[in-house]
Amino acid sequence: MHFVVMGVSGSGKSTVARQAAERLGLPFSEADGFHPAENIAKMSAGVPLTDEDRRPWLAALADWIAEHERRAEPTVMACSALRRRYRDVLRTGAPDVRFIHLHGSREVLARRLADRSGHFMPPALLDSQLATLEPLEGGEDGVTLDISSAAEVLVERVVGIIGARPGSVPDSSG
Ligand SMILES: Nc1ncnc2c1ncn2[C@@H]1O[C@H](COP(=O)(O)OP(=O)(O)O)[C@@H](O)[C@H]1O
Ligand SMILES: O=C(O)[C@H](O)[C@@H](O)[C@H](O)[C@H](O)COP(=O)(O)O
Repeated sequence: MHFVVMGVSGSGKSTVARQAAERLGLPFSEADGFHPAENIAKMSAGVPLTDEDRRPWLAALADWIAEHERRAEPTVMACSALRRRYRDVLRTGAPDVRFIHLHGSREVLARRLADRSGHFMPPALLDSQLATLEPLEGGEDGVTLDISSAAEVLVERVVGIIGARPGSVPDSSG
């Protein structure tokens, strides 16, 4: 079982997914680290990515999931996964890829981005992120959480969601 914490920039994916993975002792990947340098340069300059820009990035992320699937290791990833077709690429990595969408108002997102420092993503790209976002559709395995709660509360909820899935956490009963 593989979990992708998704949502637009500033929704808290990295913060929440990283801590949930740590708590559960699961391999974690931050999708930002898989972007080719050209994509980072583009976003840093305030230019939104195109589907074409995202293609190799999504393929590399699906490979990461597949590599862990071959070793029967459940994983947690923080990845925007904004559109249905991007999630479809991630789903090619393993038979069970589940999404946890961190959803919030533009106001909360803009505030969090304005307060965040040391990140390449300019807050000005929030509107394009929101325009690109396609929320989870019927038939997609996933849940949506409201980001207005404190990060610790969201981590707890994500740990609960992941832990509730049989086989999603390594069996420590011996
Ligand atoms: N639930 C939360 N409540 C308050 N601040 C949060 C919460 N989740 C994340 N943050 C803060 O909001 C900013 C964006 O979070 P981040 O994890 O970087 O989002 P993303 O990875 O989705 O872009 C960071 O400064 C982070 O510390
Ligand atoms: O597909 C995209 O447009 C990007 O992946 C984007 O959604 C992602 O949000 C950036 O990489 C910024 O990173 P943060 O989400 O961590 O701000």
